[in-house]
Amino acid sequence: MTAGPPTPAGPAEVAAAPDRTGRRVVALFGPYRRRVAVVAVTILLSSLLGIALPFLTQAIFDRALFPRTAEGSVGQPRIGLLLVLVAASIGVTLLTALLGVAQTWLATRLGNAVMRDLRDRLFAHLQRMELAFFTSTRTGEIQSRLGNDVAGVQSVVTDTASSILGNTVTVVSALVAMLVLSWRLTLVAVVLLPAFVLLQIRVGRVRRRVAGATQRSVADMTAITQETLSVSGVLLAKVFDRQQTEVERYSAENARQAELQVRQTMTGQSFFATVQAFFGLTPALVYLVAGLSIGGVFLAGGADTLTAGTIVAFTTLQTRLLFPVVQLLRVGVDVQTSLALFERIFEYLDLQPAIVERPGALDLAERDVAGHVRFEDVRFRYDSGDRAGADGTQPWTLDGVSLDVPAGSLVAFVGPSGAGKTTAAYLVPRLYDVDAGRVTLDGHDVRDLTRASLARAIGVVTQESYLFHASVRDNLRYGRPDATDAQIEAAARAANIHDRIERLADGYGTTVGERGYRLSGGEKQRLAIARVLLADPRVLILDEATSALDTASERLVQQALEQAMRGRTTIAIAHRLSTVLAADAIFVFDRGRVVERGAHAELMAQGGLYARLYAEQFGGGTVEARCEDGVVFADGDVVRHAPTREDAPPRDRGGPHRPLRPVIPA
Ligand SMILES: Nc1ncnc2c1ncn2[C@@H]1O[C@H](COP(=O)(O)OP(=O)(O)OP(=O)(O)O)[C@@H](O)[C@H]1O
Repeated sequence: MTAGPPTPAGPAEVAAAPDRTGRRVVALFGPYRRRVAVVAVTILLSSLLGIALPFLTQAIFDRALFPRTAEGSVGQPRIGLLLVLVAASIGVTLLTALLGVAQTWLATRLGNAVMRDLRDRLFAHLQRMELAFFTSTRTGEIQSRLGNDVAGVQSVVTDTASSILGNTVTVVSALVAMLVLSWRLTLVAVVLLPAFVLLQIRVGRVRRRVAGATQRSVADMTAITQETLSVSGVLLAKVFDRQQTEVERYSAENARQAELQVRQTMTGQSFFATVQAFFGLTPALVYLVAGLSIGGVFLAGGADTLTAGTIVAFTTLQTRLLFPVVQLLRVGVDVQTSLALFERIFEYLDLQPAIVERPGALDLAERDVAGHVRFEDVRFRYDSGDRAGADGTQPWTLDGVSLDVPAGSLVAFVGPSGAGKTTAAYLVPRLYDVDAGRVTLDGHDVRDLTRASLARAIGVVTQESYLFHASVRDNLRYGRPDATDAQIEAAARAANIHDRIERLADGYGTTVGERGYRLSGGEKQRLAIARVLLADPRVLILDEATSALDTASERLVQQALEQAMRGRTTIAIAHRLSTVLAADAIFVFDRGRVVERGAHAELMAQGGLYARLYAEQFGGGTVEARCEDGVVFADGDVVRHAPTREDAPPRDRGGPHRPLRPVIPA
C-alpha cells in the first residue's frame, strides 16, 4: 500500500525522546564546525575580558586609590598606577565591545546558515512526498510547519548557541573570580543556584507542552485562513452566506491561540521574578556578611582578605552574574520550548516518501520511448479511512484491471462517476503506485524507471489546469524550460490559444495564475494543453472533463486536444462524443473493474453498460459534450441553460430548438 500519508510518530512518542531531538538539533550545526569554533573563541575571549574588569576595579581601589602602607594604614593615591589601570579598563571595555560586534555577526551568519539549510531540506523533502500526502494533509498545516514552526526556532538557532556558550563562560569565570576573591561570600551568593536549575527544568517542560499546543493552534489558524480566504473559499462562503460562521470559526481558534500565547509567555514568569529578586538582594546580604565577618562576629578569619576593593569587586562580579544566570535559565526554558517546534519539523523530515526511485532505475532515453502502456492485473486502494469490509480491509478502488494501450493509439476510459478511471490513469505517471500487479511502459514496470524519464515520457492534462503566478510565457515554459519563444508560440497556436494571448494586455508577458489575470476555464485548459505540447511527451494522459468548460470554448479546447493527441499514445478519460468515436479502444470501468472493452460499434452491439452510458451521456450520439453552461450537440449546435430560472425555456444560440437534458457529469 503506497497511497495515504505515512504516519509520523505521534506527539507522545516523539516527546519521549527529547535527547534525540536535542542531538538532532546539534547535528544541524555539523556542517559548520569551523564557524562554530570561531564563534566559540570570540565568546570565550569577550567573556574573559569581561571578568578582567572587576579585577582591574579591585586593583584601582586597593592599589591605586587607597594603597596600604607597610604599617597597614591607607596611603596617598598612586596616580601613575591609576592612569595605567584606568587606561587598561578603557581598553578592555572597547575591545569587549568590538568583540561583541564581531561575535554577533559571526553567530548570526552561522544561525542563518543553519536555518537556511533546514528550510531547504524541509521544502525539498516535501517536494519528494507523494501526491497522497498532499491530498490527505491540509495545505495550511504544511505551510504552517514550513513557515511558523521554522520561524519559531529561528531565534533559538541563531541566538541560543552563543547565548549558552557566552553566558556559561561568564558564569563560570565569574564564579572562579568570586571564589578567588572570597569563597565565603561566594557561598552566600550562590546558595540557591542548584534549586533554581532544578526549577528551571520543570518550568521548561511545562512551557514545551504549551508550545506544542500553541503551534498546533497556529497551524489550525493558518489552515482556516488558507481555506476560507482563498478565492474558492470566499466564493463558497458568499454563495452559501456562511461568512458569519467562518468568522466565528476563526474567532474561536483565535481566542484559543491568544490564551495559549499568554500561558506560554506567563509560564515561569514568577520563577524568573524570584531568581531576579534573589540576585538583586544578594549584594545587601554580601555587605551584611562581609560586615559581620570583618567585625569578627561571623566567618572568623575573613577579615584579612575582605578589603573595600574586594567587596566592591565581589559585588560587581555578583551583579554581573545576575544577567547571565537569568539568561541561562531563560535559554534553558526556550530550548525546551523550541524542542516542541523542532519535533514538529523533524516529524515532517522523518516522513518517508512512499513513491521513490529504485536504486539503479532505468533511464529511458526520450527517443527510445515508443509509448506502449499495459496494465497487468492491477489492484489499488486509497488509504483513506473509508469504511472497511467485514474482513477489516477496505474495498479495492481498482480490482484486477488489465488493459493494453498499443503505442500511438487512442484509448478512452469511460464509466460512471467514481468508477476508478482517474485513479487508473494516475498510476501510469506514478502519481500513485499499484498495490498488486504492474503498469508497464514499453515493457518496463514504471517503478523500474527513473522519475525523470517517466516524467519526460508521460504528459498529463488534468481537469483543473493550474497556472503559476507568472507570465504566460513562463507558465508555458514550465513544460520545457529550454523552449524558444518561437516554439512557445507554435505550441500556443496548436492549442488554439495564441490569438487570445495576443489580445492580453502584455501578450505573452501578461501575468496569469494565482493573483494574475483571470483566464476562463477553457483558456486555462488550452494553456495547459500548449504546455504539454511543448513538453511533447510520447504518452498523454488526458482528463477531458468538460463540465467545467463553457460551451463557447468547448470547440476550441476540443480542437486543441485533437492536436495534442496526434502522433502519441493517448489515454483519455473521455467526456466527448468525438473522443469515444475516434478511440481505437474503449475501456468501460465500473466499481474498479474493466467490465467492457472494444471499439464503439462492438460495445454498442453488446448493449451493456457502455450502450446505456452512451444513451445517457452522449444522448445516443447527439451530444458532443456537456458543459458548465449548456450542451454542445454533435452537429455543432449549442444550447445554453437558462441563465436565471431552471424552468425557463432554453435560449437558442445558432441552432434549432432541442429539448435540453440535464447535464449529467460522467
Ligand atoms: N485521494 C483520494 N483518497 C481517497 N479516495 C479517493 C481519492 N481519490 C479518489 N478516491 C475514491 O476512489 C474512487 C475512484 O475515484 P476516481 O476519481 O478514480 O473515479 P473516476 O472514475 O475518475 O470518477 P469521475 O469520473 O467522477 O472523475 C472513488 O470512490 C473516489 O471517491
